[in-house]
Amino acid sequence: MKYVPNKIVLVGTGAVGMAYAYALVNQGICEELVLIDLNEAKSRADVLDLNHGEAWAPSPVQVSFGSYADCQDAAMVVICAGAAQKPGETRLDIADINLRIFREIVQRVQASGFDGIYLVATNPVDVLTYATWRFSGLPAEQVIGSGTTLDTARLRYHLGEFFEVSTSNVHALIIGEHGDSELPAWSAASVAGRSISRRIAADPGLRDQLDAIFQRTRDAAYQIIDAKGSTSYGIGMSLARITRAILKNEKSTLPVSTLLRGEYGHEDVCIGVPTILSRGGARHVVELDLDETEQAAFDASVATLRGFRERVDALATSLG
Ligand SMILES: NC(=O)C1=CN([C@@H]2O[C@H](COP(=O)(O)OP(=O)(O)OC[C@H]3O[C@@H](n4cnc5c(N)ncnc54)[C@H](O)[C@@H]3O)[C@@H](O)[C@H]2O)C=CC1
Ligand SMILES: CC(=O)C(=O)O
Repeated sequence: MKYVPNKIVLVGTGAVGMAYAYALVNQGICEELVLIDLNEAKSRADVLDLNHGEAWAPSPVQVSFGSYADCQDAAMVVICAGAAQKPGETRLDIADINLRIFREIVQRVQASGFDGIYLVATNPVDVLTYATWRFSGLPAEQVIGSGTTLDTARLRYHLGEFFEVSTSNVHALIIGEHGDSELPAWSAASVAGRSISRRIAADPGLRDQLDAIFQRTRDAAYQIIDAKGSTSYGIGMSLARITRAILKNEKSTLPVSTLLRGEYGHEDVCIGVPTILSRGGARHVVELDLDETEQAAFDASVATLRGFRERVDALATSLG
């Protein structure tokens, strides 16, 4: 790969894209950040606004408005462009419009000669991650979606509150579709070093309380979108966390959307699973020891996403 080590191109500078850009600059994650959006006037104003804060950033960062030619030597292209859910819509409801937008965006990125890592946030993120892989023709390791990283952060927050423990001492994951069919992997979860499944065995009443926490986690986006129109800070920080893991070659495990190739008994679908991230992208999918109920819920989540594969494949074929 020929790239500038810490250069990121961000396509889509709406609520999500700008929360991400703000997190990148504040956390000193990249050295160069190029913004692309259809709304050039607003995006150029965002560039100026961010540059005004550079004096207080932890490290120098060059932010500019650019074009697809800038992707050529970028380490990462992060896509937050497209339609967002309106109140009452599910993420899957906006698949068709965003698939058409992505076909054009990915084609333009690839025309630049880009050979870095794609990070996709636009919904439905698992479908669009699969589409980005198919449209780009890049190896699967180089195409990642935010997956259930945000859902996992939400779960950790709620569990931390419930058990009155720092979120950093909550080890719990949401896996599956970033959407209504996602599931908590309780069998692999622990809080302050104590296994959640053992706690449930010792106190069966805890199960209902944990189910309520999961439902609040799964439905959080609907609640926030009803009240303020979009979610942005949580996903912005989640994308920044994934970016840091990749650019710093951390080999950290995060539940991103990545292509399954036999793991968990499935293939040819992108879905949120714990994945070791390094400079080369998705290095390795970690297979958790799911119990029977969790595996069945995961299989159902895969089935929900499978319904979109033919549509994506047809669009990819039409690209030639
Ligand atoms: N993966 C996740 O966990 C989350 C994903 N999202 C998703 O992120 C996406 C963006 O959401 P928001 O930022 O709230 O929407 P927004 O409407 O605020 O921003 C979308 C931006 O995309 C731009 N855009 C549209 N088509 C474009 C194109 N062809 N080329 C360049 N720019 C284009 C628009 O001009 C706009 O600035 C949505 O699909 C939303 O559902 C939102 C929150 C969490
Ligand atoms: C909108 C969305 O996908 C979320 O906040 O989870």
